[in-house]
Amino acid sequence: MTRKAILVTGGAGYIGSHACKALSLAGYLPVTLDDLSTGNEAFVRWGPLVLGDIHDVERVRATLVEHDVAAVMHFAASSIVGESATNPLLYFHNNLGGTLALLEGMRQAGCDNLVFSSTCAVYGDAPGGRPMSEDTPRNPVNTYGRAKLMCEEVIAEVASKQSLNPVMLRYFNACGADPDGEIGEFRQTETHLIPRAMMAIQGHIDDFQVFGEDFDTPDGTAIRDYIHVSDLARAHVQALERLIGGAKGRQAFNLGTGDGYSVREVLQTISEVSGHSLPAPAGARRPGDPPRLVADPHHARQELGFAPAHSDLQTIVSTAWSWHRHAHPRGAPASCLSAVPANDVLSKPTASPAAGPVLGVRS
Ligand SMILES: NC(=O)c1ccc[n+]([C@@H]2O[C@H](COP(=O)([O-])OP(=O)(O)OC[C@H]3O[C@@H](n4cnc5c(N)ncnc54)[C@H](O)[C@@H]3O)[C@@H](O)[C@H]2O)c1
Ligand SMILES: O=c1ccn([C@@H]2O[C@H](COP(=O)(O)OP(=O)(O)O[C@H]3O[C@H](CO)[C@H](O)[C@H](O)[C@H]3O)[C@@H](O)[C@H]2O)c(=O)[nH]1
Repeated sequence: MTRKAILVTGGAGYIGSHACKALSLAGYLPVTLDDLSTGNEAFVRWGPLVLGDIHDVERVRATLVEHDVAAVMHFAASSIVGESATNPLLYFHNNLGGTLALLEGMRQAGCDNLVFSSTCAVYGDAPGGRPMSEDTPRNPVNTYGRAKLMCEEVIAEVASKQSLNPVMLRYFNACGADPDGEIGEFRQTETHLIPRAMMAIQGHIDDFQVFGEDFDTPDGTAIRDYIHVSDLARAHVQALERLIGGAKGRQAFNLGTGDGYSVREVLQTISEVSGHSLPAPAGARRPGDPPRLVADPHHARQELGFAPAHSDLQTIVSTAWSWHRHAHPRGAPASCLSAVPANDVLSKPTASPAAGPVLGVRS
């Protein structure tokens, strides 16, 4: 039987590639559209790669038609909060402009189903540090969050007037790596806590710091809700199936665990799992970092059936550490991926219906 094709923009990136694997395991054919600006060709293992930019409306339209695509998962974006402060135009251009072009390509192709990558950054600071529900006021404090909020608003407006069925998934802190060790987190410019701490342990960076120990939190460091990337990926499939099944109702869901961990708690777990001590001097706060961001995830649980299976801190750190140990974070992933064994901490091979992945097929 022919598998339903799903267009995955940004499928060569960290979260997009895990979503491609989850789609393949669920019986879909993920078709990646990616310009490889921050992604890795070697991560495109479960379906074809269409090398291109989401701003290219004709490329989007033709890809949707050629593959008879049933829905789009839209991950392609620029997503470094600090960079959005120094280069706001890039964020409006790539994230908002790119989404407008994608929507136009979808309209021309008659493809109506959209799963959109949003972020907890649309909320800004949590009022009183309470868990954030989907109804928490959206007051982004950085350009990245503002551009994502604008995308959400455009998508909702178009959906109210034209044929578009969207679901917006607001992730909290994506982390961890594929438990089978096939893919993981690799960016040329890395800003995230867990990969940077591991790069510091491995000696690849020498400027690791804890950004602020004077927050109003129990140990003074900032608290985040860490959600395993494979749980996020699975939630995308659940959201997609809800869309394809024609469900109406809520358009936005938080994807987090509801539990918060401080930077120091995360670093402690990294030391325990890796067996390495980690010099982590306290530095200044990073501009725009709120003290505490934790999800109220109950709508996703109730309406999507979202049930994180890998998002306890130990599993997050174990899978990430296994990936980092085997795929040198400063090496070329294409050349080292073949050497990455199944995760030796959580050895749990999966049978994928995509046995014999199509590697780096370009159209
Ligand atoms: N990483 C997180 O913690 C997090 C949290 C919340 C939301 N998000 C969102 O999730 C999505 C994926 O993030 P990620 O961490 O996997 O980032 P990533 O940089 O690893 O992946 C982004 C992918 O999009 C591609 N891309 C970027 N611009 C493109 C364009 N114009 N045309 C085609 N391809 C393009 C890149 O090459 C890359 O493969 C983003 O939309 C991001 O805003 C991420
Ligand atoms: O070298 C580092 C890196 C990070 N941190 C701290 O660790 C925590 C987590 O930082 P990350 O950079 O890993 O994640 P953020 O919470 O800043 O960012 C996440 O939330 C953002 C919204 O606020 C965006 O959605 C972004 O894509 C997503 O990764 C923060 O308190 C940060 O200050 C450090 O102390 N040292």
